[in-house]
Amino acid sequence: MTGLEVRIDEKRFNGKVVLRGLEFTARPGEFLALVGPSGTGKSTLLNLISGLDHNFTGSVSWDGETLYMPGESPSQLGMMFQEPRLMPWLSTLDNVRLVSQSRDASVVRNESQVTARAVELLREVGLGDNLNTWPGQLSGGMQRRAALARAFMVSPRLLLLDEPFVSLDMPTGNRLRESLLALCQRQRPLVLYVTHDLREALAVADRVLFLSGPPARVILDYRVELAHPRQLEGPAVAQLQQTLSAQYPDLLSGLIEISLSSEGDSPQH
Ligand SMILES: Nc1ncnc2c1ncn2[C@@H]1O[C@H](COP(=O)(O)OP(=O)(O)OP(=O)(O)O)[C@@H](O)[C@H]1O
Repeated sequence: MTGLEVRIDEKRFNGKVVLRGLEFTARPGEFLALVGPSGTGKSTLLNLISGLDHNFTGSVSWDGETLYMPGESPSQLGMMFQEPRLMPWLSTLDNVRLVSQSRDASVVRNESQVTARAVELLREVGLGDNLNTWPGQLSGGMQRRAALARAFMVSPRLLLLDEPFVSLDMPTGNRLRESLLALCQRQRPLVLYVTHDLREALAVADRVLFLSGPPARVILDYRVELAHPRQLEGPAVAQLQQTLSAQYPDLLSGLIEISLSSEGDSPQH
C-alpha cells in the first residue's frame, strides 16, 4: 500500500516488553495523533519508525517497501522533539540550514537555495526578525518555532513529532499548532504526533490512535470528523471529549491534561 504500515510484534528493553502486537497503517497526507499514558512507549515507537532503533520484531513499511536496513532512516524524514535541540553556537538561521547537510540534502541543492528556503520557513513560523539571533536569546516558544522550521527543511514526506509543544502556555501552544497545520496543509506530509493530551490530539489530528498501558498496542483508532480551524477549548472538541469519556472511561483516565507553564513567546533576557 502507499504510505506507512507498522507492525511491531514485540519491542523489549532489557527483557521487559514495552510494545506488543502494535499495528496500524496510515496514508500520505494523514495527520495521526498517538495518545497514551505516560511511559507506555510512544517515544519508543517513534524511534522504531524513524529507524533510530531497529532492535525489534515485526516490520515497518513505507510505500510497500520494508524499511530499513540497520543504521538507515527513511528519506525526507522530519522530526521534532520535546526539547528544541538547537545548537547554541549557531544562529537561528544556521540551525535551520544545518539540516540540509544531511543526506536528505537532495531536496535543496545549493547554498543560496538552502538559505532562501530556511529564511522562508523561519518567516513562515514568525521568526523572520530573528535570523541572526542565538538560540539562548530566544524564548522557549521561539525555540520551538525554530525547531518546527527545521523539521520542514527536508520537505518531509514523513513527519514525526514527539510532544513538540509540551509545557508551553496555551496561547503560545495554539499559535505553534496553527503554524504546524498551515505548513502541513501546504506540504501534506504524513504526520505522527505524540501527545498525552487528548484535547490537543482532537484539535490537530484526522485520526487519534489510543495506545494501551504497557505493553502498548493500539486499542482504538478514532477518526476526528471536525473541520479546521479547531480550538483546543472549542465546544465541538469539548463535546467530542465528553462523548469519548462516556464511551471509553477506562481508556481516557489520566489522558486529559493541559500543561500550564509560564514559558511563552517573549525573549529571555
Ligand atoms: N533506552 C532505554 N532503555 C531501557 N528502557 C527504556 C529505554 N527507553 C525507554 N525505556 C522504557 O520503555 C518504556 C517506554 O518509554 P517511552 O519513553 O517510549 O514512553 P512514552 O510513552 O514516550 O513516555 P512519556 O509519555 O512519559 O514521554 C518505559 O518504561 C521506559 O522506561
